Amino acid sequence: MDVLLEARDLKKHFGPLRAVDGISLSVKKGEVLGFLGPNGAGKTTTMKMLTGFLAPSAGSAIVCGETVTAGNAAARRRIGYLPEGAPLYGDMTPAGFLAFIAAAHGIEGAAAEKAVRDAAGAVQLEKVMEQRIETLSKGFKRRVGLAAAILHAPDVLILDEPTDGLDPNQKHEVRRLIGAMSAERAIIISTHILEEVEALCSRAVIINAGRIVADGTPSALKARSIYVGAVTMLVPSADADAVADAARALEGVAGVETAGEGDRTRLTILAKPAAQIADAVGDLVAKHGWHVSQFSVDGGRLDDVFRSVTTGKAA
Ligand SMILES: Nc1ncnc2c1ncn2[C@@H]1O[C@H](COP(=O)(O)OP(=O)(O)OP(=O)(O)O)[C@@H](O)[C@H]1O
Repeated sequence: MDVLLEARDLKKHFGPLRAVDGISLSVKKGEVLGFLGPNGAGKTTTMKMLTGFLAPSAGSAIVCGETVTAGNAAARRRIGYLPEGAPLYGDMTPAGFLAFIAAAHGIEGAAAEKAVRDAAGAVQLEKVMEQRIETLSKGFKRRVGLAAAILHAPDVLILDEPTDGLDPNQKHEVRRLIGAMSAERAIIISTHILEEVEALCSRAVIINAGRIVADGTPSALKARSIYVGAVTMLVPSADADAVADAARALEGVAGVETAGEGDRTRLTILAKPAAQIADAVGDLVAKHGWHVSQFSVDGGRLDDVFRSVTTGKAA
């Protein structure tokens, strides 16, 4: 696969603050990279450097072989950027705004009309093209921002919290649009929503204090969770202590967490690294005849991995 976007040891210092402190990554065509990190980790600052809106203190961003700088129009033409919050010109209509964006990219005449039509069609904006942007719902405002980002058919899309503030239906729709746009592009999205990463991203990079602390596919990251291979089940609360004690005695069990749910208790039986405990737990339940429901084996949890790599604490 072709690498379309590369960050090479990017750094940005604001006075003494090392907001971005040596980020290197590459994104290939067809990849959707989730860019995660706690508030203030340096996500937006990194994205602004990748798009040429902010000059790095050191390092460089390369798009389709071109070094990104404010003055390198060839590089910036290859990039579409949806800034955080997507500030738009509220008193313009989507039609007027997108025509303005086309002109800013030097696209004119019939080509501009086609570019606006195609971008609006891709995000299904047709019905609101003549309505003032400030009167649109958040979801439609975000679509206007996305249409503006893709209008010049960029190879690389950089989307800063594209679903922030949207309702669940709009989130679903925007994720679908991003997924549909991903085949021919390299996409980076920053997000605080971990389910979004699982639903949309082929890879995730977690940053903390300006540095990369984890990089892998969502399933590889989840495999680092203390919950990977854990068995979760509901048992009658009267049996919970007996089940927990028996489970703790099994080989391969690292510990048991309990949480009351009415007259039943949810037990999470944690596995030691690489241990397979589901069969042994199942045998134990059968042997004692406990009434167990919702028996499942955990694939690992991103929130727990996020917490441990960004705070150093396990869940
Ligand atoms: N222009 C600036 N001047 C000084 N400090 C800045 C500037 N821009 C960002 N920072 C600081 O750099 C750090 C990284 O900010 P950034 O916005 O990149 O974080 P983020 O990961 O995008 O956070 P969030 O999840 O809250 O959006 C923060 O401490 C922020 O206050």
